[in-house]
Amino acid sequence: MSTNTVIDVEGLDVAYGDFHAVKDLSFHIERGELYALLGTNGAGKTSTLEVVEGHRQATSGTVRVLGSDPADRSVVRPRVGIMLQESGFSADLTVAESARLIGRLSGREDSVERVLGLVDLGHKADTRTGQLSGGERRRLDFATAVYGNPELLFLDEPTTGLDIASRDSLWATVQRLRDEGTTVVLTTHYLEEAQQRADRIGLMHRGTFRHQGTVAELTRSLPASIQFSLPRHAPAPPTSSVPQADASYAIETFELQRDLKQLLDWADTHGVELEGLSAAPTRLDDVFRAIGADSTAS
Ligand SMILES: Nc1ncnc2c1ncn2[C@@H]1O[C@H](COP(=O)(O)OP(=O)(O)OP(=O)(O)O)[C@@H](O)[C@H]1O
Repeated sequence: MSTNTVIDVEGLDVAYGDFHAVKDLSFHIERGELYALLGTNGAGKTSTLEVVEGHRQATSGTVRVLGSDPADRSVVRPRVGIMLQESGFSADLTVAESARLIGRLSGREDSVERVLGLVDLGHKADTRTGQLSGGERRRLDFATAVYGNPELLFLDEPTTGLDIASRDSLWATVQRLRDEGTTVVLTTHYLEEAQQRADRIGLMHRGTFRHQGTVAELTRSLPASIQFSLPRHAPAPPTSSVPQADASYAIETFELQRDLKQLLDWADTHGVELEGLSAAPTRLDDVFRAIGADSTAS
């Protein structure tokens, strides 16, 4: 383990009775990284994170967080901010009281005004949390997680229920923390967010990793796709084109630039206008779909 390793998981197993939800999982996360733990429903992400966050004991394997056992809360908690999927605010407390209480539990110092300002809830400081909207509660969750600028931040589905402006503002705050060296662990079902933000992705299915690496490494395993339609009476398109059910054509390729140029050259030579032309690199959605298809086949 390098001195920059913030999370080190080796051979993790989490079992519920006879059922092994997480099987021999190993990964490490380095200081300053944004690591996205993604997966199909029931893949074992929550079970894994619960152990890493110190909320659950591993059935077997070793887990070190910031060099310590995560169950040792008094050591780890002051350095870690956690935004869980479900907020646990007491409905009777105001927004400011909740932020102060949860913030102080972390053991870090900060100003309630500052963190509420980060999530644009300053004007709701005296509102009871029971009267907040779903999105406002998520923003308060985030504010309590970043209270006192933790070194390590867990974000579990952080943008669910947030409008666009709130999402942008949340990511801007995460980016500022990252600029200061904070390590971020993200789980989300919004794959495009992970694709845009993550340095590395661990993609789980049925308790193990199906893929682990950078977005580019993950998507490299599947072809990109060129789509187009032809006007009536056009000549037959290049042989790599596959007719689709909707009368358009698709070219699947690992050489997107080369094949796109060939298609455009072909259209130029024949004086054909390609309709609805699109060329898209492989997206994480496609990697997920491939896993689904793979497991129905197996
Ligand atoms: N307390 C429990 N007792 C028994 N089985 C459980 C328990 N918690 C989770 N499981 C099972 O373990 C597996 C992994 O669950 P987990 O919540 O870790 O998955 P996940 O990847 O977070 O899923 P999702 O994306 O659906 O939230 C699932 O099959 C789930 O049914």
